[in-house]
Amino acid sequence: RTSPKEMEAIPGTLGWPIVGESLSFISEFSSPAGIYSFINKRQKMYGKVFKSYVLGRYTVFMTGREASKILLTGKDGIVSLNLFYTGQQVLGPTSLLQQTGDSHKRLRRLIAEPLSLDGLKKYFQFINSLAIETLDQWSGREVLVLEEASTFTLKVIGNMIISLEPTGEEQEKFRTNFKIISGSFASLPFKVPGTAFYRGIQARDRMYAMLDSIIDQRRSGKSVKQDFLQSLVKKHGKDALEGDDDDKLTDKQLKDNILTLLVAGHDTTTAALTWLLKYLQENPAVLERLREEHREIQARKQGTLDLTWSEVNNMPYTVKVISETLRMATILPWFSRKAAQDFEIEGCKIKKGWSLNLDVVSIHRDPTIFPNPVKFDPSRFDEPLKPFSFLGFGSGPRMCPGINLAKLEISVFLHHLVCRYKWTPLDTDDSVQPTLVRMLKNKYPVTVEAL
Ligand code: HEM
Repeated sequence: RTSPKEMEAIPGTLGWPIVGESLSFISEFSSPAGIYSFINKRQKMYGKVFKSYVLGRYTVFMTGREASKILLTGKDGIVSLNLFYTGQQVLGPTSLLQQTGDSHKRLRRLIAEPLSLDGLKKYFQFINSLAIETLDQWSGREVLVLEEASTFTLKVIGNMIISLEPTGEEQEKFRTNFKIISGSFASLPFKVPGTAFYRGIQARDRMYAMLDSIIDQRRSGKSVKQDFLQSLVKKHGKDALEGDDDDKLTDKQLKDNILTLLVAGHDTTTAALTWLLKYLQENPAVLERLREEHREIQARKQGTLDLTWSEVNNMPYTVKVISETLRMATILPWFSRKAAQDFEIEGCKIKKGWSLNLDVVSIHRDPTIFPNPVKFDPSRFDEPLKPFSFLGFGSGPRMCPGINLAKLEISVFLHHLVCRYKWTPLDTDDSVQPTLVRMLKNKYPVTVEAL
């Protein structure tokens, strides 16, 4: 395969005709080191910026704090997010992920309030009770942590967005449709019956029909809830009495963005919880110190399971453990962008329209910032880090808007887990699934016992 003319100056190889380097990309993707082994080998040969042809795209890979700053701050709109065709089709054209510039800014502003710490306070009791209930069911059993964490995080977000009850027929339908949608993202882009992409679009349409009926009920006043959808319909729905006219959203925009939050928030939080259990189990000293923090909280209230909002927002060691987990696991191993104009990076000329992948794993394993980077050590976060050296939740205008929700769910779950249970892994294989979000292939099977 030969480069487009302008790409000739960029170091690297494009691999075989048609497939390029996709085969080695996919096979190294699911190895324990993940995409890092693909990238690291090439960085050693070509340097921090190199070209390749993977998954049907000419792509320039880049890494380092300098590249992060340019790509993530997106100064002067030089890049946009680069979703695969299947993702674009399933999430819809008005999804936050497909907006740029002012319309992106505006949508972010509209969802910021319900996802702020204050906005999340009302879901705290639900999350707390669900964590206790979920863990009660783990006790004395073998569980696949990834599956269980997925059920937990989906129930949380379903309740938060549309007040979905954690059990029952509606929850089952929601879960089934969501799983099909999620599975269609990494599929081939053939929209014919029988393919994962086709099933994904159909499941998306069923999910939208469910949302349409809920939106109608909210609008007619037949049902009034205190959830994310209610606050959007009330303030920003097309016939909302409150709010500015410029801030109105069509029903299509509401649905596309509810689905976007579900998709962006589910696998990521599920993966984070699973990696956390794994790293804690492999690092008993960290687990012990974490237990101390949580036992101190419990000791203050004579053994009841109550956890308060102020306690959950005051868990300094837990916050560091979560950050270290996100550094080690690098759940989103690269951030994908498209050049919106010509520009230069690390001496390489980038042309408008090229796909750019920021390699985050190398940033998280930079030994000048994180000495002995393969060690799980939450004390790395004792002092503030240099900008763009930790990108667990990204940075700049596209930084994760779900950060507060993710930290809340994880902290509450961890509190009940470490205070009351211990767990032993049944398989220590570190391989990961070949999906965009890094998740353990074996789903992390463990036995759980009460302490
Ligand atoms: C531990 C859990 C999570 C992790 C590690 C995580 C990580 C990230 C990262 C790294 C980005 C930036 C990607 C980029 O720049 O290309 C991002 C964006 C995003 N996240 Fe999260 N996330 C988590 C949970 C959530 C939750 C719970 C939600 C929703 C409720 C959410 C919604 C989003 C959305 C909508 C974006 C796109 C923002 C935009 O394009 O403006 N995430 N997330």
